[in-house]
Amino acid sequence: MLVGSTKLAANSHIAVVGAGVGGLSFSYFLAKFRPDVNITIIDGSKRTGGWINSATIEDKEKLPILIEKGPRTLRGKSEGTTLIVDTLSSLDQKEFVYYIEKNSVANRKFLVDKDDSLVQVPSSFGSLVKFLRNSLSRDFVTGLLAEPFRKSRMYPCEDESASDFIKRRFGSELVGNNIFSAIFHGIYADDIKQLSAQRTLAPLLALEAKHGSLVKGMLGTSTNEKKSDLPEALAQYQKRMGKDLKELSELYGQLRKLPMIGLRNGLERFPKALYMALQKNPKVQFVLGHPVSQLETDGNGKCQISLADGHQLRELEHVRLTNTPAVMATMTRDKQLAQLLRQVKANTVVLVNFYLAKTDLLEQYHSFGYLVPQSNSNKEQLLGVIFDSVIEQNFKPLAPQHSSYDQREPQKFTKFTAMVGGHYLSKHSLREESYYVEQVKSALLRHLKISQDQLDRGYWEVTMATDCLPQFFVNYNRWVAETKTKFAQNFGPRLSLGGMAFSKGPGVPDVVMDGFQDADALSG
Ligand SMILES: Cc1cc2nc3c(=O)[nH]c(=O)nc-3n(C[C@H](O)[C@H](O)[C@H](O)COP(=O)(O)OP(=O)(O)OC[C@H]3O[C@@H](n4cnc5c(N)ncnc54)[C@H](O)[C@@H]3O)c2cc1C
Ligand SMILES: C=Cc1c2[nH]c(c1C)Cc1[nH]c(c(CCC(=O)O)c1C)Cc1[nH]c(c(C)c1CCC(=O)O)Cc1[nH]c(c(C)c1C=C)C2
Repeated sequence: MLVGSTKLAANSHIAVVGAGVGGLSFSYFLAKFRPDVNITIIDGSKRTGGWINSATIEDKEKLPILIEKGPRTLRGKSEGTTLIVDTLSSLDQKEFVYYIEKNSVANRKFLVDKDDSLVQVPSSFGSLVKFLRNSLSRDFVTGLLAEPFRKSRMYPCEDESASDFIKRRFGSELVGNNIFSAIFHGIYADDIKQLSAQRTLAPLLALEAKHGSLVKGMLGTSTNEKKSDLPEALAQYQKRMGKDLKELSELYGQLRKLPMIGLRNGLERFPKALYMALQKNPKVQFVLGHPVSQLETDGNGKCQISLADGHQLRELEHVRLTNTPAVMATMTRDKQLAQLLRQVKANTVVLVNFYLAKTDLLEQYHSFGYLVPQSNSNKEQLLGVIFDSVIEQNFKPLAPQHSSYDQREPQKFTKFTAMVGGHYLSKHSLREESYYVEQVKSALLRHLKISQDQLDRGYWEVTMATDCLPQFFVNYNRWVAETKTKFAQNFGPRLSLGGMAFSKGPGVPDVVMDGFQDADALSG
């Protein structure tokens, strides 16, 4: 998000704060459009990639095992995913792109009901019947049938919570609590009652505003959709990068039909590919392991950055920030701006990875994983569990593989990632790692009926993803507008804002698309 309109002067020097996928993709595209510009990318951590973190551990037989300590899949239909796959293709890495088919078992998702049984989210007639018989579906069908007849809002410009929106449209709080709260756990790790409807359910709000009802709107739009055109953002990418229109349209057409995209050897391959490409560029410099402590303007209206170790970067024509608002707050001397930025708290997620060789403990529940709705008593504060072994074993390569592609029969193993905490967690109550392992074991004994002995035999690893997801509170969009104005007052057009807090959505594709669009706008 640009805070003012500007075009970078020739041979100017800019700084990018954060070498996560947001900072790297912005830098990658800017370096393409403006080879004259000098870019310094600064990160407080010694590694690049931010929350995208594909780590290798050794199992009990000392074999290397990949575990994801953050995101692992991208939505095929997100426009940014086409950008990511096309970029990997340009960097000669398309052979690492994998996908999950629509009808794959790895595309099934389960929810936990109030009795701790897993119920499949309907994907067939059989699963629909089972779902409708379960208490989780209470008020859903009646709510949906009556939805077209419910009044739309008197003041659609005012925000409300996601929970209130669902309650209004379905006529019952149960639908939000039983179904939608689980989906919100699986994207925002947050409470459906606290999340902004405008920020998190924008397409549904648009349907209500246009058609007066979600059902009427959905029936109306599905028939009018033009399948062949590139969406505006991708058309902009095609033109700006000089891509072949037919090839890019075909790629988008192929990806949008796929529920999930992943990368062989982990999602970190993408930020690593960007990092390697940027490292080869003599106009790009990395400063890693040095957090930014202050950002200000100098006497000439240019920007100046101080690092925690005392070093300074001066005469900066532009600064791109990609951190959470609370981190940005630590960089400014303007008390009002800092106060505004601190209004956005962030959720902490405890990621608990599990690996067990030679045994498939998930046999009965082959799927993407399961989510826990807020209607479940959930004493372990579990948000959901991703079944990594099922996903990996159902991945298919997108492009024809080189002859070296591993054709061996897949081995049996169990790998999953449990995500705990989010809005259930108060920052001051973070416990020792072993506590979370025990919590996950306790939940899995009940939900999946896995025995204590089998759970004890596996390898466990805990990662505290502290303040990893911004809390998109009610009136968040108004907060964004106010923050943009305040930044503009301080820095004029010399600053732009990226990352999860300022892009269209919290997903990797959104952040990457945002990086491309702002790099394009700045380069003129
Ligand atoms: C648990 C979890 C699961 C997720 N799952 C998915 C998924 O399945 N699919 C999906 O699309 N998205 C997923 N996401 C979202 C995805 O991780 C983000 O969209 C993406 O990583 C955001 O990248 P970023 O570069 O904007 O931010 P970050 O990755 O947060 O990068 C910001 C960088 O700034 C650095 N930094 C912080 N403070 C300073 C400072 N003072 N000075 C300098 N540098 C600093 C940090 O070290 C970091 O490297 C998930 C996120 C989480 C937390
Ligand atoms: C249980 C906790 C979490 C799981 N994933 C995330 C959390 C907090 C974070 C996350 N997941 C997704 C995104 C990107 C959203 C986007 O706009 O692209 C983020 C930030 C993707 C996602 N994961 C699930 C859903 C329904 C979505 C949205 C789009 C989609 O792919 O359909 C499901 C899901 N996430 C988690 C689990 C256990 C789970 C389902 C079983 C983990």
